[in-house]
Amino acid sequence: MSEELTAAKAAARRTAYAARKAAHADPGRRAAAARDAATRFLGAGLVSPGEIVAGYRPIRTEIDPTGLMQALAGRGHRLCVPVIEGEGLPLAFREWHPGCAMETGAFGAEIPAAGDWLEPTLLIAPLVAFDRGCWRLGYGGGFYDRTLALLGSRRPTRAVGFAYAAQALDAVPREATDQRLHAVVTEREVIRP
Ligand SMILES: Nc1nc2c(c(=O)[nH]1)N(C=O)[C@@H](CNc1ccc(C(=O)N[C@@H](CCC(=O)O)C(=O)O)cc1)CN2
Ligand SMILES: Nc1ncnc2c1ncn2[C@@H]1O[C@H](COP(=O)(O)OP(=O)(O)OP(=O)(O)O)[C@@H](O)[C@H]1O
Repeated sequence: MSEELTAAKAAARRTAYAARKAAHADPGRRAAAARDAATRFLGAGLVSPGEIVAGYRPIRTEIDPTGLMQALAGRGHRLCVPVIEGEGLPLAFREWHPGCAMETGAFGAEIPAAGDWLEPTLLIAPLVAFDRGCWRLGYGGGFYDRTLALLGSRRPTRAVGFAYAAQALDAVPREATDQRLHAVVTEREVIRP
């Protein structure tokens, strides 16, 4: 990655990170946003019957997808969450059930203490910033990009961003390996590229 692009991504992360922090600050509004975004997600026809869905356990100021994951479990989906196997590697996914035993994984995200390893076809993706073209910026590990490239080489796989509306940028800086999201869902709207 060029120095210019690295700097542009770092600047975009700083801007969106501050906006996300503000959106997450008030516990009441935080919960309402998570509920509204979950309702939009479920109403948008993004999920195919019976498919395996990857959610995530929120860290820092990420919007909480737990309610959405519980609703999908209630509709008969198997759910899983990402597990880091090492730097530079794709993510693995371990089965998650509402209330299942968890332990602390790399970078502080909770991971299931036990369970099957699954391959999701739909990923609810955490993010730092997104734009209306559905380009995504994460923390910079490249984990979701590598994972989507791998899973997509095996079978059709979609990733849908889950975020506060405040995390939108005009244009997320991008490089060749960046994977475009199928859609981004916020408390305000469902955005498709
Ligand atoms: N909730 C959640 N779980 C997840 C992810 C995620 O983004 N959110 N991941 C998605 O990949 C993986 C964890 N990856 C991560 C990679 C880096 C950092 C991180 O904080 N890195 C730097 C700071 C980078 C920055 O803010 O500019 C650090 O260690 O301080 C956190 C998570 C798997 N699980
Ligand atoms: N398929 C891939 N193969 C090899 N390297 C990759 C691949 N995808 C991304 N990378 C590299 O990973 C690094 C980080 O990528 P990027 O800044 O896009 O991460 P991110 O999307 O913000 O992070 P994350 O997905 O972990 O939240 C970059 O150097 C990028 O070139």
